[in-house]
Amino acid sequence: MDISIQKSKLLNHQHIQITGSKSESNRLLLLQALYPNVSLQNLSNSDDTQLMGKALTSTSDIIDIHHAGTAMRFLTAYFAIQENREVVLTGSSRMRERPIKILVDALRELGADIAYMENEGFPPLRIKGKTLTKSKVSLTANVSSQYISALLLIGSSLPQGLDLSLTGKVTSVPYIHMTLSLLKQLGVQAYFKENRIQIKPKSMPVTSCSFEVESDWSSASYFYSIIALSKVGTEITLSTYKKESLQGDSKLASIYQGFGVETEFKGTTIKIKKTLAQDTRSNIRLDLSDAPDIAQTIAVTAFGLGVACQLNGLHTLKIKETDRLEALQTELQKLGANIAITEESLKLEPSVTINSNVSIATYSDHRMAMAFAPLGLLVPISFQNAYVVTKSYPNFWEDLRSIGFHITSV
Ligand SMILES: O=C(O)C1=C[C@@H](OP(=O)(O)O)[C@@H](O)[C@H](O)C1
Ligand SMILES: C=C(OP(=O)(O)O)C(=O)O
Repeated sequence: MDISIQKSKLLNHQHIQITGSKSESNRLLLLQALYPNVSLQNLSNSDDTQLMGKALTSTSDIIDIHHAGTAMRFLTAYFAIQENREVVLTGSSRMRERPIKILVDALRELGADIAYMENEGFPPLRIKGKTLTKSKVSLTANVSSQYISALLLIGSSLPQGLDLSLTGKVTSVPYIHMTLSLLKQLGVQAYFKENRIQIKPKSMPVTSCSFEVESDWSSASYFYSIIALSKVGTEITLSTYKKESLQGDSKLASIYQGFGVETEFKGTTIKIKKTLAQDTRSNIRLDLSDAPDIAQTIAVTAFGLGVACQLNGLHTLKIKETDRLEALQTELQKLGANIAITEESLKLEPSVTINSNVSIATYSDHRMAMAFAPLGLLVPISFQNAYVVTKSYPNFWEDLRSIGFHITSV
């Protein structure tokens, strides 16, 4: 379904409750399947987390995880160690274009039995679960950290643990630390030094352990953008957040200072407030190799504010829900932007006007819809297949309505 936003005025002093991080949720669901004494609160209500939960409890021999990248990668590792179980793990047409060879090669090196059913290096996979007796493996770390997290999540269930050597510049590092931190909270011994990660086999069962998932920082990014595009003095509160976050995207709080937005923690609520008008001579320069999921939000904020922006470290964007660099370029150009992209970067010249009534294509990518939505404060704008947002944030459009966006289905 398509939707359109009439030029909207934000209501001040609103509050939004955002559900749990999908990254934390999908790791914890897998760990709960391995260690049943784990209990979880504030799980994400995203499609990706629902799919992960269903896949882990399904007894079917065909598991379809649609668009969920983490589920695809984490479940490949999980099913590889489920003895006496054979599954076909498949996904959407885009998922069948998202590479998985690095992970499959590493699992095979550990002894796994995994076969490609269509194209070499891509889902769907036929996985025959077994005990993986080896522990040492080396893998390329500059394509997706999800391959590494997938191995780490099963590491403590391997008879000899895991000894990983990472080659190349490690990308999306905070997601690896998130995985290690959750494992440590379960009592797993894990060490990450230079390019080596070691996980010890878990000898003692997990005694009951409860996790309260922090709300999703990537989802919070859209509200940072909304506040950045609002007038000085506008504020919103979001919950439930932690000062010491496991999510790399929490660096939003410092990044958005560059857009005149301040963050204040009040217990588990954050207040985000526009405190300074944007200096249009400013030039936002960031390396986002640690936080790829907020690249679209930041590019659109800079465009909306008419400031120059140079984003680097975007090499992983091409293999996400869509080629996000191409998609950003096409849609920002429709709005009137002067933008250039390379394989790993994006450069935006300061814009003067924003074209009205543009219909944004969403490319089956939730973040294309959500990143462009804040522009509804500046111009009327519409979105094709707007409900792609359910991949990570099912209540997105309702939440925007509740803070003053005039949204109609078309
Ligand atoms: O481990 C995770 O939960 C994720 C890791 C990142 O992927 P890459 O490591 O492929 O960049 C991120 O983009 C994705 O949304 C979630
Ligand atoms: C890249 C993303 O997800 P995944 O890789 O898990 O599909 C995302 O949510 O932006």
